[in-house]
Amino acid sequence: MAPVRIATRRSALARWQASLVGERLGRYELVEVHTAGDRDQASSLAEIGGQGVFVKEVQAAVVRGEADIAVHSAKDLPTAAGPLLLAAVLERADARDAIVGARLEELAIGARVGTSAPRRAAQLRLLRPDLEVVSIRGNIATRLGRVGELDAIVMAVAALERLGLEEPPWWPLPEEVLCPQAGQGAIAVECAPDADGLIERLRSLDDDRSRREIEAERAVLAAFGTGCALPLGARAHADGSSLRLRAVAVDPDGTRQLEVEREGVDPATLGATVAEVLRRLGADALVGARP
Ligand SMILES: NCc1[nH]cc(CCC(=O)O)c1CC(=O)O
Repeated sequence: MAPVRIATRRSALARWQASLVGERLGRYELVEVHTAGDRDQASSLAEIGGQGVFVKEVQAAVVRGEADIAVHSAKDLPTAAGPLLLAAVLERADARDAIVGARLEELAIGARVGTSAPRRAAQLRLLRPDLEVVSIRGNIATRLGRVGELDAIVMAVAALERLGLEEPPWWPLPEEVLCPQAGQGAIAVECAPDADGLIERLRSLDDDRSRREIEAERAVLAAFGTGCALPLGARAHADGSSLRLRAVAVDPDGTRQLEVEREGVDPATLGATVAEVLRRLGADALVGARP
């Protein structure tokens, strides 16, 4: 059988994730796509094109027939339907965020903590109003390189684990302390909607429990029409046929947080319900309010 051509971003994390999928499939080759988000490190993601900036160019390689499948971090995948079919969600890794460089409790008053995600920044400000939250961007290595100049940074546990990074030291933050982004820790595999045969091969990589969790989480985001640009977190836990979903919406200033937790069976319905409750509590005004 011909090797499966896998479209991926060029970052070390993206290539690691694409290779994991490739190894599960047998023979594969990586088709590396240099995305605008990777090229332009100076601008904020909102300036470059916001949610989906990393994903669209990778998808386009499959649409053009240069690759057979696209592999993404599930949390980078826009909630609006794209050109491809989400054929598999791999068994999820640790969904939590980590603090790198120093434990949260160890940080002195006024310590400088780096993150680029509004969700992380807002939750950090809420937890520790004394901290100075500094905006950082770039690939994992670039961000880790800021530790020292900054007292700590926050990034996904999954990224640190996949790249085998133990230095600088890091500690996972409990989900109740920092609610993860919808889809965090999960890898999504897409192909053309008419790729018969390939769809079945990809389905064999799908982990039903992880898929249901991220479906519920993404349904919360979808209801707000948003992605990583707004301070919203969502984390579901599947247990047998039931799901427990918790979502938080934080004012970007970190002065107020709304929190909802519900159980359900159907992921999409549960996500929509949680979003509706958040909304009734005033989440639109909260997350939309730019400082
Ligand atoms: N937006 C960048 C991004 N997309 C996915 C991950 C981590 C891996 C994952 O969550 O699966 C990261 C880095 C980070 O959040 O620190």
